[in-house]
This record gives sequence, C-alpha cells and structure tokens, in this order.
Amino acid sequence: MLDIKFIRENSDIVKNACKLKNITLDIDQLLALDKELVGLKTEEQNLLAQKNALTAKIPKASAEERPTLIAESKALDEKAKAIKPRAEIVEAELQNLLWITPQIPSPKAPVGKDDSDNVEIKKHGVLPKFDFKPLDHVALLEKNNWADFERIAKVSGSRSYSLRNEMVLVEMAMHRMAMDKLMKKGFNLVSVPAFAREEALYGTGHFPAGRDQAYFIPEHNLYLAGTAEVQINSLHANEILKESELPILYAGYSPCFRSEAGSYGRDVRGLIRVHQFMKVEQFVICKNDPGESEKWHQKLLETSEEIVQDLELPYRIVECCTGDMGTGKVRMYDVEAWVPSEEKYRETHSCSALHDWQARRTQTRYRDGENKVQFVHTLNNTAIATPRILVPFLENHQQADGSIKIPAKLQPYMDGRKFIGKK
Ligand SMILES: Nc1ncnc2c1ncn2[C@@H]1O[C@H](COS(=O)(=O)NC(=O)[C@@H](N)CO)[C@@H](O)[C@H]1O
Repeated sequence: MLDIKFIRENSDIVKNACKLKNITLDIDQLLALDKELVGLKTEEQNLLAQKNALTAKIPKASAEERPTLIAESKALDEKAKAIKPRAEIVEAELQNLLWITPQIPSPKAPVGKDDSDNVEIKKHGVLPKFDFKPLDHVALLEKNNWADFERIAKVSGSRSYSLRNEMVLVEMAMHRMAMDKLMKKGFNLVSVPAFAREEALYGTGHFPAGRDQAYFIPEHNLYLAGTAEVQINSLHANEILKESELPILYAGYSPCFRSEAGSYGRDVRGLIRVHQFMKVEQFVICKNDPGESEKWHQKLLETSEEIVQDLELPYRIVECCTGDMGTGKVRMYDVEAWVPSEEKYRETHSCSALHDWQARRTQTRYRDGENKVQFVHTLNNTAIATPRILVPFLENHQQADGSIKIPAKLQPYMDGRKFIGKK
C-alpha cells in the first residue's frame, strides 16, 4: 500500500507505476474518492464542533433559551450522523483501490511486460555433458522408486506427488542444510502453521488479486498460505518496534499450498508445479532506509546462490522486469537452475525488496532515533523449496546407471552417502 499523501502529491508517478506493472487502476477515481471522503469527514467535524459549541452554552443558558439550544444541538448531531453511511461506502471503495495500488518500481529495474523481458545478470556453473542418454527427473524417480504419482493422484488429486525412500531423506537434508546456513547467518528459525487469517494474506499483497491461488477452509475462516512469507510478515502486525531491535531476521519453515489457478496444463508432469510443497523462507524486517533494503536484498540473494552452489547446480540470476515483479515489489531477482531435459533454466528462488509497501498493510512500525514512528521495510527470498529443486538436482547429478551423485556439501546431511540409487 502507498501513503495516500504520496499518491495525492505524485499521481503521475503512481499512474506510471500502474502502466509499468500492467495494473488497471484509475488513480483519478481513487483521488476523487479520497477528496469526497476528506470533504465528508470535514463536514462531520464542523457539525460536531458547532454542536459542541451549542451544548457548552446549555449549563449557563436561561430556562427559556435551553430548549432551543438542546433542539439545535440535537439537529446538528442528526446531520453529523447522516454523513456516516455515505462516508463508510466511500472509505470502503477507496480502501479497495488502495489495496491494489502498486509499489513504485526501482528506476534500476528493467521495464518490460512479462518474464520474457527479465534480464539475465549472471550465470554460474558448467552445464553437464553426459556420455550416456540422460533421463528426465520423472524417469529417474521411477527407476529408483523414489516417488509415486499415479497412486497418490487417486488419493490426493491432481498435481500431487509422494516422495519415497532416499528422496524423502534428500528433501529433509536440503532443508536442514539451508536452515543450518541461515542460523549461522543470524536468522531466527521459525516453523509456522500453514493456516493464516485473511488479514495476513492482505498483509503480503497476496490478496485481493491472488485470492484464487489460496485454499480456503470456510468453517474455520482460515486460509492455507502459499508461503511462510504470509505468516512471518504479520508476526509483528500493529506493533511499534524499537530501532535497536532491527533488523529482525527470520528463516521460516512451512508447508506451502497453492491452487495454481491459471496454470492449467503447465508443468503437469512431475515435481515442478504442485499444490503442496515445503519451503525454507528468508525474511528480513529492517529500518526504513533504501540503502539498508538494498544491502539486505543483496545478502538474501547471495545466500540463495550459496545454497544452489552447495548443491552444485548450474544456475543464472535474472532481474525481473516491471511487468513480472508483481504489485508490491521495488526490485526482484529470480534464481533459475539448469534443467537438462528441458534445456532451459527454471526458477527455484525468488528474491524481493518491497520497502514499506507490506508494512503499511500490516501497520508494522518502529520508533527511530529521533523518536519518530516509521514503517519498516520488508524483504523475502526463498532459501530452498522442494520438490521443485529436486528436478535440476536429479537431472544434473544423474549417473549412467540412474544413480545420483550427492554433492559434497550435502553428504554430511545424507549420513555421508556419496551416491544414492541404482548400483
Ligand atoms: N506450485 C509450486 N510447486 C512447487 N514449487 C513451487 C510452486 N510455487 C512456487 N514454488 C517454489 O517456491 C519458490 C518461491 O515461490 S515464489 O512464489 O516465487 N516466492 C515466494 O513464495 C517468496 N515468499 C520467496 O520464497 C519458487 O521459486 C519455487 O521454487
């Protein structure tokens, strides 16, 4: 969310942000609602002031003046009350537009319409050369009895999977490796429930636009969050922190649920795009300072690079263009790992800086050195998300016999195993 004063004073900048992010939003209509609401509230306050001035006279008034004063102040009170219904409607309409008003993208972000306009800024690692016919990840899973799709689909529906045997151990090993790394970097490890209230989904900006991505449990009025970013971003909602408490670093661990509405037919085979997955999430709450946000944005990205390098996966980093980064972002990078069977890089990590756009939605603030209350800045990035990353992992590390070579940094988390699978 943006500060309404900022929108009033910079409507052209906000209109341009809508254009850059392909967001259909009539800023003139938003400002007209704002103007009407200010007018209604001012009128209400004037009427109440007049009423209070009259009622203040009643105790000293004579017996014959008193009835008139009481009648007039009552009339003023009625007129003030009559403004409320219209004011509430206007306020609700204004709030609905504020929820979808985009954060201003960084001038350093590439301008573009969708992910095809994202800009590759770095490549790392040597693409694998196989002296045998390589298999794709589904074939490798089936050859080693490391996953089931058919049976579990009968139980759990589409886009479901069941990891088996060593693949379950690999998934847990990756999470533990990521958690150890983040704890060493001073992140507080938090496991969070998948359940989240509607406010928390508004808090990150997943609602209102992405409501169809979330599973809803009506009788409990709870949603299943698609990322621990949702739960963590609202941990300090409505609080005023001390500057000395910042930055707050969280490594969130949770199951993630996504309906993938709108992805019909995409990545329907295997582990790339499923309804439930596990993720270790990096989340930073820092002071309201662009330089501080920039510093943490780079740190979060570096950490995800370290993890992908520890897994010895060739990868690239792209900077997301304005049309791909999403409503709340100032700047965003994706880490994409090489998938040999597709001969292309696929997103495994997504690293975002949002400045105070989320903090205004959750009212997460802090008192700065000059005793001024400010909104915090928030940032988030994936540390590891499985099962998607198992796809490049299996395909890049496969051996001719269908076994998988375990990268050195992961071996300690796999009881020292150097290989798993067919021998
Ligand atoms: N439907 C899905 N199935 C499997 N993995 C997914 C799915 N959706 C997202 N992911 C994984 O989760 C990562 C983060 O998802 S994200 O929506 O891009 N970004 C976030 O959730 C942020 N909170 C940063 O983690 C993705 O890069 C991808 O690796």
